[in-house]
Amino acid sequence: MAISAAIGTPLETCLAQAVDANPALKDTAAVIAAVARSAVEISERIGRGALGGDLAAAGEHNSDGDVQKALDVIAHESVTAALRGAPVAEVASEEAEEVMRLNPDAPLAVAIDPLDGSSNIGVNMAVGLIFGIRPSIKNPANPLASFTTPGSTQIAAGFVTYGPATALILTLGEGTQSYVLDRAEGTFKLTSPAMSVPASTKEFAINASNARHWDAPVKAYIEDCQRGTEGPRDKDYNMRWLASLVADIQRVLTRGGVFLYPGDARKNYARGRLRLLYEVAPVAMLVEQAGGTATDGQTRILDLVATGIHERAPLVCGSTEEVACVATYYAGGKPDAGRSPLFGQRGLMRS
Ligand SMILES: O=P(O)(O)OC[C@H]1O[C@](O)(COP(=O)(O)O)[C@@H](O)[C@@H]1O
Ligand SMILES: [Mg+2]
Ligand SMILES: [Mg+2]
Repeated sequence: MAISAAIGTPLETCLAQAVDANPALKDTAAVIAAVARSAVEISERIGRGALGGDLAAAGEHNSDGDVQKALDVIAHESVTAALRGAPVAEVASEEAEEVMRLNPDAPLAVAIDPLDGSSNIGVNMAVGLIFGIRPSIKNPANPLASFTTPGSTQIAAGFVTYGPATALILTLGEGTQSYVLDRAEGTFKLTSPAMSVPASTKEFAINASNARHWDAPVKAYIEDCQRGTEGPRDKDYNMRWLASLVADIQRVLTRGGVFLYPGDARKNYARGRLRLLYEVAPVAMLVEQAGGTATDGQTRILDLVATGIHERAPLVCGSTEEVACVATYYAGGKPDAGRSPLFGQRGLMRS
């Protein structure tokens, strides 16, 4: 959907325009409209903060071992209820152990993180919702069939950021658009028809408290960023970490940057923290459609195939030149930016 609508056009109008241009998107548009309706409801709930009850109240553990907070469950129930009324056969949700079967004959399957950034619930920080839409593969013997295809089979992907504004970032495979919720009307309206990630950056996002657990390439890359103009990168970097994937990625999509959640040496973190189906693959599609790059350090995310719905994958994404630079560290080298780290003026041979 290359959007030609004016800024301020309602989401419904933009979706109708996309369906006019490509009638095959009719069901996908219906799913997005359903997700958006749930997002409006959850946005209102979050906006009331503690006046709406203790949204951070701890409950059960989910399938990944995280303690579910009240809002995780509320968001899961809201979005799955909305999807029941949409042409969706299967849902893979962070908050459900197994694939949920909704409307068996429907053409689409949806992977969903109903509430992203759960550690920010209850402290008035940004959280969100992430989704990826794929064709449903009818295989009664294998409920995973629709989700065990490469991320490149996603028809559409998006996320909602419940931040100072509630934003919807969306791709239907032709560019990435942003919308903002007009709270007075309860409608998302177009704010950017073509988000574009700058190719270069001076900003990285990583949870630096894990530094001692990182593998050698990540350590070397971040250390070189921190050395700034004194090191081989020859530029001073800034760091941001919001602990909310949607908010960190919205920033990267808006002004560039590189986001890293690599694998590390902690127990169960060999493949990082983020889940391939409902976090990493949708984000990768959005970033690529905005002109950025998304890898697991070396391999393109959208070529990866999940074998289970809660499987994790490392994520390195954002500004293309910076993601390529990280890959050179993974390949055992360092970038040659005119000041070779080994032989340049500020290189290792000098230090
Ligand atoms: O607490 P950490 O290790 O920094 O991890 C933060 C990351 O975990 C997440 O909160 C995982 O998502 P959930 O909250 O949906 O489990 C991401 O939004 C965020 O980028
Ligand atoms: Mg998440
Ligand atoms: Mg979540």
